Amino acid sequence: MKERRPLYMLKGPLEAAPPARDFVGALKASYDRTGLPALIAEVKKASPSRGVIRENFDPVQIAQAYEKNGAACLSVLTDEKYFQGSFYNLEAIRNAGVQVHDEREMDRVLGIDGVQLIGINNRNLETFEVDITNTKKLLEGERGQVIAQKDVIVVGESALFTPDDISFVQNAGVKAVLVGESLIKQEDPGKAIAGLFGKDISHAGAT
Ligand SMILES: O=C(O)c1ccccc1NCC(=O)[C@H](O)[C@H](O)COP(=O)(O)O
Repeated sequence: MKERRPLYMLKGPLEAAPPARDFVGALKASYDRTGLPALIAEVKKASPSRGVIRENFDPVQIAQAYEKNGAACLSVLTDEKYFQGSFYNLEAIRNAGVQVHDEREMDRVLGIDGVQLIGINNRNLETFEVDITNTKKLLEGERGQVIAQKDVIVVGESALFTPDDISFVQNAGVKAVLVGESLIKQEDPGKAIAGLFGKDISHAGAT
């Protein structure tokens, strides 16, 4: 069934939804609890670079499993055309961060007062090439110092598949990660999260 509803029909449900939880606060709490980058688990059926990633896609079941297994926050794709997402997959639209891919974008964002959250995308959105060293590159030197001074939470985004990848971006300075493909393509979301971090993070405390 094709799901399509005009935006005005979402007004009621959105107004009735519980207040938005503090996205940045949830990331900080998770990082403090586990000592690992907080997980933003992405609920996406398909993407422009990968096509359909998961045929058997039950967004609610997947989201619940992500939460139960230690995800600090969820990212739910609503775009229909490219990601096969839907507003039905989302109870409420809450919080937004700023995403950057290169030095120019990072410098622009760092000039904005009050920025709390910056996502560094390891995917070039024009060529779809991925390279996780992009995160390290954008956090080196003076940029990293400004980010630390401003107490900005940096999210490493895209192409994270293994505990080594997580360690790499954590050592580069991220306190959260946005992960889609590597989780969504596995049947069991709980095992997928534990495999990504190399351990069960649902009850993990910082060591
Ligand atoms: O994922 C894509 O193919 C894509 C193409 C063009 C614009 C945005 C795209 N993805 C959005 C995202 O930010 C990623 O889904 C997110 O970082 C998770 O990436 P991954 O873990 O590699 O699925």
